[in-house]
Amino acid sequence: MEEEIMTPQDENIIIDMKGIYKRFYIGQPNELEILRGIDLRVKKGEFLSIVGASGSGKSTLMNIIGALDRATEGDYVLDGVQMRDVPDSQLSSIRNRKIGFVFQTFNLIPRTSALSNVELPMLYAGMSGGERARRAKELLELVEMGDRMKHMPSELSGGQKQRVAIARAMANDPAIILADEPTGALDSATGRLVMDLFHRLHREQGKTIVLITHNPELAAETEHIVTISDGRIVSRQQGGEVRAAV
Ligand SMILES: Nc1ncnc2c1ncn2[C@@H]1O[C@H](COP(=O)(O)OP(=O)(O)OP(=O)(O)O)[C@@H](O)[C@H]1O
Repeated sequence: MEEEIMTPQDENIIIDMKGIYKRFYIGQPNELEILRGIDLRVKKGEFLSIVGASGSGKSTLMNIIGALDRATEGDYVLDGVQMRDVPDSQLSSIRNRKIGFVFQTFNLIPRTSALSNVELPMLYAGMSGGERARRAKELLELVEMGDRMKHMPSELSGGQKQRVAIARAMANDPAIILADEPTGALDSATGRLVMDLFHRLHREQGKTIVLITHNPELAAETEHIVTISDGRIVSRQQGGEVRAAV
């Protein structure tokens, strides 16, 4: 395992962003400033949602939180690791260990069983075959997909695919589950089941979850709601009124 560049800080803070800017250069002299000074702190075990109009910068922020992209300017410490000091060659390894991604379109590997899909991040992390299979089965049981382990993604419904994707996101026991519109491609009843699963992982496993959503009702279920407008955080509200106690 690579040496991590640790930064002294409050160890209960998983995401610590200060003055994050993201600019895209689309040929001189054009520069698009998409994130404009984001300060965001998320504590271990928080369930937080990020909302905002289309184009406000949510996905851009998510890409930075998830180490898929880097900020142009500002400080980001992810679970004690100062991201600025992480070389490009180590980004994918940090991502694989610290972040579990859940996407709107599931992003499962086709023609690969549910079990193998869940095993994949553990394979990248260097876990032995037996241990991988054992943990993948356990995770699929956790998301109530124990009876579909051998199924290919094409043989699963949207909700079932998303449950497999959530099991995969949990594979390396990540510091954060980062979910980008995870119910966006599902009907509302199936989306409800997926949200209930996030609540369970939060409550029973103490997972830190960051949910990106257009849906204010889903956001209201989370503990904190951060609203982005035009690349800035314009409010941070308490949520958790509707479902947190389910
Ligand atoms: N690689 C890029 N190059 C140039 N502009 C970009 C790039 N990525 C994103 N943008 C621009 O940044 C802005 C914010 O995009 P982003 O995807 O973060 O918004 P969003 O809030 O997630 O929107 P949506 O809810 O529609 O997904 C958009 O105007 C988009 O065109």
